[in-house]
Amino acid sequence: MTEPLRAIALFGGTFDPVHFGHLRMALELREALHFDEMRLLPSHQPRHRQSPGVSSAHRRQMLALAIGDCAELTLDDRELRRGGDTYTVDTLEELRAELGESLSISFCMGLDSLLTLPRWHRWQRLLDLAHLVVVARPGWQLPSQGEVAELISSRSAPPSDLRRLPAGRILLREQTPLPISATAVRQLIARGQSPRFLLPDAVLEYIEDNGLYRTAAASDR
Ligand SMILES: Nc1ncnc2c1ncn2[C@@H]1O[C@H](COP(=O)(O)OP(=O)(O)OP(=O)(O)O)[C@@H](O)[C@H]1O
Ligand SMILES: O=C(O)c1ccc[n+]([C@@H]2O[C@H](COP(=O)([O-])O)[C@@H](O)[C@H]2O)c1
Repeated sequence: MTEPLRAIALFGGTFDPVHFGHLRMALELREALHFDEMRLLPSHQPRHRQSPGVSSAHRRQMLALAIGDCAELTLDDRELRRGGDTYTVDTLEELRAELGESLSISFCMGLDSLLTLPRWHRWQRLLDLAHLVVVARPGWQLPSQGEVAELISSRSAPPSDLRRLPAGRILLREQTPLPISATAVRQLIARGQSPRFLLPDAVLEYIEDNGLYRTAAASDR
């Protein structure tokens, strides 16, 4: 039998701000799929949505506080350092150049993100570079037809493929559903209500100390 590949996972997001939906998803995926690393990957300037409500530096700091001393999760801030518009395909090409062809890379996302895949920059290249691990998200359904449905039927694979192949498969997973969104967190703060228990206390403290998300403009992204 061949040795399993070393496998790293990336979990990309705007993290505006990071919340327990993100953190549980990342931790459960790392444990369930035995990734050697699970890197949280904040995007700098996503083109597909409005600019984040707060700066990259604040989002980076909130992630660092959220991860704290959790050894299972790490922060990869390459997209913030690269600056400019953020495209996942650029990040994956950079990582492939850095880490080589034989390592397995999985890009993790919620189902809402997968549904937008055909609008991502050079999306057809993504599966040459990485696997996609997709987690169900309350309120979102798998499509029954169209490009994403076809992609799922041609690329779906068992978990063992993530360590057997470097890229190219899609794994769909059901996990603890946590109906939390960063939009809801921002809206609560803008209305003067508490988002406590939706995100780590250290992140909430940082938001309060820095007066983040207090205006409707910052919350309505
Ligand atoms: N509660 C959740 N359960 C499962 N996946 C989630 C959850 N929240 C976010 N995700 C996934 O995490 C990734 C990054 O999400 P993002 O940072 O945009 O958070 P968000 O809560 O969706 O933010 P916003 O409300 O601002 O759109 C996306 O792939 C998204 O699908
Ligand atoms: O590369 C793209 O065109 C692209 C389009 C939409 C989303 N993404 C990535 O998908 C991840 C989740 O996006 P979001 O908007 O839910 O934070 C994040 O890492 C984004 O950079 C990437």
